[in-house]
Amino acid sequence: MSDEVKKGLEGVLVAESGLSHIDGDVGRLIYRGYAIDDLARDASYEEVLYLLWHGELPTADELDEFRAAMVSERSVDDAVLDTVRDLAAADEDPMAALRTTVSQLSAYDPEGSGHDDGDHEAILRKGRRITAKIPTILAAFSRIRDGDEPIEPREDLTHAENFLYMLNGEEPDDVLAETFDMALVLHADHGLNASTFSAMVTASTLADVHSAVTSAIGTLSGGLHGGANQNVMRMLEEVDDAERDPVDWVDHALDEGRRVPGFGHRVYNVKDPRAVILGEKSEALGEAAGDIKWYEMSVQIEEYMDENKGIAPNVDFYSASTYYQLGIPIDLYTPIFAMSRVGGWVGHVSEYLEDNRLIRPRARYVGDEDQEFVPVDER
Ligand SMILES: CC(=O)SCCNC(=O)CCNC(=O)[C@H](O)C(C)(C)COP(=O)(O)OP(=O)(O)OC[C@H]1O[C@@H](n2cnc3c(N)ncnc32)[C@H](O)[C@@H]1OP(=O)(O)O
Ligand SMILES: O=C([O-])CC(=O)C(=O)O
Repeated sequence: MSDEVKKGLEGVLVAESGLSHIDGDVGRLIYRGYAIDDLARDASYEEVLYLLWHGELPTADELDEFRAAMVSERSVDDAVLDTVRDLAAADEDPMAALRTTVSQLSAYDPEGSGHDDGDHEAILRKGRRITAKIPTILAAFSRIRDGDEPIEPREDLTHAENFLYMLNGEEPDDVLAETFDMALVLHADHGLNASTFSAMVTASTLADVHSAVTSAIGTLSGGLHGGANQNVMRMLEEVDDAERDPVDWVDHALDEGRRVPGFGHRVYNVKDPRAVILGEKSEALGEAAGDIKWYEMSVQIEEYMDENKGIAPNVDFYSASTYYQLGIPIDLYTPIFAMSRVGGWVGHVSEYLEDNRLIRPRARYVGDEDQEFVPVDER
């Protein structure tokens, strides 16, 4: 057994997976062999979920059936909505509110909270219910804290459209719906990122899917992972409010040893292909609105980071200005990431449990040895 410490598990292979693959040197991402650009352009989030969970793209009939099953599971129990009300009243952070309520969902799941023991179909059914309900929880939370009543999910709208409808109280126009659906597709899976890995660690003990997804939501919330998308927008707003040159702001942050949110990646050595697509969206939204300042500021920062640090943007960099221009509240950006990535979490959990082995690495012990115990009243 090697005693070399791989900090952050960098480069360590812990599983085989057929879900997604990243070629970090050329900036290529595929889900089950399909290029992310093709999926972003042509596939709906529901199709991508089906692809990730069932291994192949659905036929039209399979997609209809899958959609119908998801739609029928959108509503949440009143007790969950009561929790959402309590958390909104307590001014809870939306990502923390999502973590708490997803955990609570198990109490009302028809298959209960028990251990899933690697039952592939049961895992996918539970995962599908969680995925169907997350938009309902998030939209309700956002409305209640704004003093509005939650809106019941609609059955005739897609996953993306229905979320936007429940959030804003009106059906989204085509640009809003299509851009949002595309963002869901782009965020659905990404190899063994930290949140997916935490879901797998939890599931590898044969804990249930709700526990795995709850672990993953907590893991995604941090600023080094999904939480970066909110930090990007706060940075852009701060620069704008202070009427500062974005390059000065970044230069100053780097001088102080701070990290610039939305840049750098453990696997990509070049620009994240999702950032390429989202950057184009951000620009298009700005052009349509007649104001491309958020995009322009972002490009200035990107160029500076490239020239001075050789570090490229990740997915969180341009999702920020894209969501902002879609009118989404900043603190919902990371929960929206979770709303999409739950597809990857559930897919990886169900895949890993087909040939489960408890995930349990080791640390090299560097503490004291042979200490003599002294009773508390003699210390
Ligand atoms: C969806 C996602 O999770 S994408 C990632 C979202 N997170 C962010 O955007 C937060 C900012 N980025 C980062 O903190 C990092 O790039 C991470 C956490 C994403 C990856 O970290 P690691 O793979 O551990 O890279 P590591 O921390 O070793 O960085 C390598 C070098 O690049 C520098 N670096 C990496 N990212 C940044 C950044 N955003 N700003 C400034 N410098 C950076 C580090 O300081 C380090 O430099 P050094 O070797 O001179 O010390
Ligand atoms: O892969 C990673 O480490 C982080 C990331 O980009 C993602 O989870 O989408």
